[in-house]
Amino acid sequence: MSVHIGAEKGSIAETVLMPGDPLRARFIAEKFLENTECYNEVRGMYGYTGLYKGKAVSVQGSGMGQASLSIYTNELICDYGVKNLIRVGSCGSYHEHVKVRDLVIAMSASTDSAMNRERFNGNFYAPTADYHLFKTMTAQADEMGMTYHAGNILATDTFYHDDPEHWKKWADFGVLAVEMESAALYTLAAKHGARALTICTVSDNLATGEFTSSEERETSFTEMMKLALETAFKL
Ligand SMILES: O=P(O)(O)O[C@H]1O[C@H](CO)[C@@H](O)[C@H]1O
Ligand SMILES: O=c1cc[nH]c(=O)[nH]1
Repeated sequence: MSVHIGAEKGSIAETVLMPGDPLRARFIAEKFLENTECYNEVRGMYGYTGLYKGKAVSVQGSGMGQASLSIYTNELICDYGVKNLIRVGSCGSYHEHVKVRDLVIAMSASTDSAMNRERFNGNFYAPTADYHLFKTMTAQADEMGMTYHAGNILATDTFYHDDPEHWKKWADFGVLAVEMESAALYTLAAKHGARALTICTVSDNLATGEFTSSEERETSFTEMMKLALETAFKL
């Protein structure tokens, strides 16, 4: 047991898929894994371990935002020895050509959070995806004939910004899309010698106003789920 995960030692696999939404975690476990066991229900933040093509993989909800994800990431790595963390999230696109349902693989994660400013005494750390995971996932996507966007995303602390135009500055500097966890994920993985990568499905587009329903975000982003699982299988 750790503070927020009620699992026995050894019951979480070396590779963990991490959606923000715990119900997306349940969906992935039920749809894609065999011999599945739920190892965590603490706070409703479901965690499961099962077999994907015979290989053990876990799926753990992270909750929304860097504060929540940081708790689970710390405990997964430090208390359960997790080595590979693949966030399977949703994101808001900043560009017309990055369309709803497209895949975005985050090479790096900018942030408006004070978390790393405080951690690095006012200096600017560059949270970066693990290259081995990135290479494995993009090669797998090519093999499966899937297209994707790869680049910088924004991990924001604020879903509802006061200024409705705030996102345009990030878009002007090439940021592809916004979500709320990856800067913390990449920073903590680097600190603890683990590997991390984020893949997101575009759930809404700030440039066009298009969006998906909460049910679609929970259950329909299966292309991303399959790609993340195939990547986990290859590790
Ligand atoms: O769908 P998930 O994985 O939760 O990701 C995105 O959705 C949430 C906001 O609606 C934030 O957690 C953001 O990062
Ligand atoms: O954080 C997020 C996730 C999806 N869409 C957004 O606009 N923001």
